[in-house]
Amino acid sequence: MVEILEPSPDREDPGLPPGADLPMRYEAQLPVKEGFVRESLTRVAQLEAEVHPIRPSPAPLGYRTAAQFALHPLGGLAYRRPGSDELVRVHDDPLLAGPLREALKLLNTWPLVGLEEVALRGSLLTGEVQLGLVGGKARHFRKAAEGLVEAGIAGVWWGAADPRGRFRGPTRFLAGKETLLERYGELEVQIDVVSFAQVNPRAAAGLYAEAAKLAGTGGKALELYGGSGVLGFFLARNFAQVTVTDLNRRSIEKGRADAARLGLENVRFARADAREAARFGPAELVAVDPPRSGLAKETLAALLELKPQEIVYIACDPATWARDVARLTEHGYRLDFARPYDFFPYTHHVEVLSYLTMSS
Ligand SMILES: C[S@@+](CC[C@H](N)C(=O)[O-])C[C@H]1O[C@@H](n2cnc3c(N)ncnc32)[C@H](O)[C@@H]1O
Repeated sequence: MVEILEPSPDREDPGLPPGADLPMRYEAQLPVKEGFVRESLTRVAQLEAEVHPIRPSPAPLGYRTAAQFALHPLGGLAYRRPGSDELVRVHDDPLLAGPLREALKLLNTWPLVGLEEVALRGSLLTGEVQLGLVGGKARHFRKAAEGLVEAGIAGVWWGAADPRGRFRGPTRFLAGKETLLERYGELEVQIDVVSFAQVNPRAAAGLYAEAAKLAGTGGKALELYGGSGVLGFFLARNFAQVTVTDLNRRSIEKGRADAARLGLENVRFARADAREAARFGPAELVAVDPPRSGLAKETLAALLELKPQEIVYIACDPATWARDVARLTEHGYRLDFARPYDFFPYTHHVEVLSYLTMSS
């Protein structure tokens, strides 16, 4: 956008940060997002399947429980403007959950030097916030981490700067609490700033519950890209055995500890690349929740080798999801159900829950 000549009557900007690219009344955002999913299905997958109405976020503002910031050269935290190197100072962000807004205020007064970026992860359940420091050397930040915990940050982690992505390289726990508890529906699970967790827990809880309902009951379920196994825990109520796999070591550790704490003896965890899925078969149901790039070629091949009767596919990118759904339908699967979920109000991002079955 270069200039607004005449604002739409639906235009609404509650002080959005860069990257929040849907400045509209919340009710007006929903059909737009539903449209992204419908269009992906017809244009990319060339399928005429029904798309169920989008489930709105329980809260359109104050929903985000994770955020990442660059450090502004003149001090304070900043967001990077998408598609450029420009840093925009952040004093507040209405999309962040209350505890993160408070942490942001605190960190803006703190001298943070020698770092590349910082990350926050908070809990709606406990109101606590963890801080992740990225860059430099862990030992240089131990004292500062203790000071930050005294100032009210619940726990501090450090991660090496890594070209593969944030917290993909070595990490160290520095001070305070190593994990926080968060609620997803009826489940309370551990989260931390160095591994994945859905950032809108109340919206995600609705998706996990509906995914488990679609999956129904059965013997063996396998979850790929399973993180710390929240969906696996939902599935565990109705499946005799659930195997959760993920590449991230820390996610697997947390998942194992949660399964033990929750007494879910029928959920086991394995650290593995989704490309190796075939070795975890057979399974009646396979659930996948890949990053934006969707299923790698090898993962799709492994899935076709496993040939589960049912697939739950959760996606954060409708275009790669539609591409993968098209490939699965070419190999005998039928798309029985698709529903967008809004995890990210005021942004173009939309999550999709889908369910496919082997048609023969
Ligand atoms: C969108 S998250 C979903 C996590 C989980 N289902 C949840 O809802 O919390 C994607 C997950 O895929 C994992 N991942 C990324 N690439 C992977 C790969 N090649 N093999 C296995 N897991 C991978 C990440 O570690 C991350 O936990």
